[in-house]
Amino acid sequence: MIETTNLNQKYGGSQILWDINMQISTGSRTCIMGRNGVGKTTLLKCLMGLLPISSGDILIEGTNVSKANIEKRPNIGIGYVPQGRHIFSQLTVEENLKVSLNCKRQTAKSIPTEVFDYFPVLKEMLTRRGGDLSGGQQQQLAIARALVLNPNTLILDEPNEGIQPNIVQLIRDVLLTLNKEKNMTIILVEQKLPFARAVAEQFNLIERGRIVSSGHIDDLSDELVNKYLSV
Ligand SMILES: Nc1ncnc2c1ncn2[C@@H]1O[C@H](COP(=O)(O)OP(=O)(O)OP(=O)(O)O)[C@@H](O)[C@H]1O
Repeated sequence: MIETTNLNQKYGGSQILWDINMQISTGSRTCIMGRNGVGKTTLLKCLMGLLPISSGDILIEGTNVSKANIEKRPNIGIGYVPQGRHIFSQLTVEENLKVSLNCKRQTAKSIPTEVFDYFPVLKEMLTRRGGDLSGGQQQQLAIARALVLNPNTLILDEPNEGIQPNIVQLIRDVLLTLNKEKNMTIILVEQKLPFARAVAEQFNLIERGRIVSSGHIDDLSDELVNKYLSV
């Protein structure tokens, strides 16, 4: 279980997140939704320890990690796929994947072959530089790099931004498989409704830094969509 209680965050004097209370059960699939600039990425960065919070708590499996920094997160089993992918463009695909092998939690000495079962194209491109891959290939690499950590929770920030439809489908299928076969918790920031509905079972809707609605994805009504998601 990942739980936030009254989480507040500020950039300097400007408050971005207000009293975020969220409970994400182990093995669930949750989508965090909202228009541009409402604070979705900021919330993920707080969960990852990339940003300090100004008050409140973050509990992961009962342990308060509010003050634990980013280096601790992989060790407690969280993999992160950031917005914009953040591939090391000068490193090869293989080197990008091997970066995750240095993590303490990791017991494997080599890249687990299953990441190539999920994303076969990466095997063909092992010696290519990250910067030479297409956007869709880079996104597969970003997810695979997080999977090399052997996480029990995968956090993804808009994984489909600028990605062609067949890769979007592949990512959807991989996320559903990881959740089903490994009971991996999936936390997804997503603006595209069909993808959110296909992957998530729970949603949290954010507006101006506050959770304004949450529940089962089937309860994400047209009224909520029109009020908080339509541009
Ligand atoms: N480093 C920063 N310093 C100051 N303000 C910031 C910083 N990063 C983000 N913000 C502001 O915080 C607010 C929330 O941004 P955030 O990126 O979390 O939103 P978002 O919902 O993820 O948006 P998007 O869908 O566009 O990625 C925005 O008003 C943004 O301008």
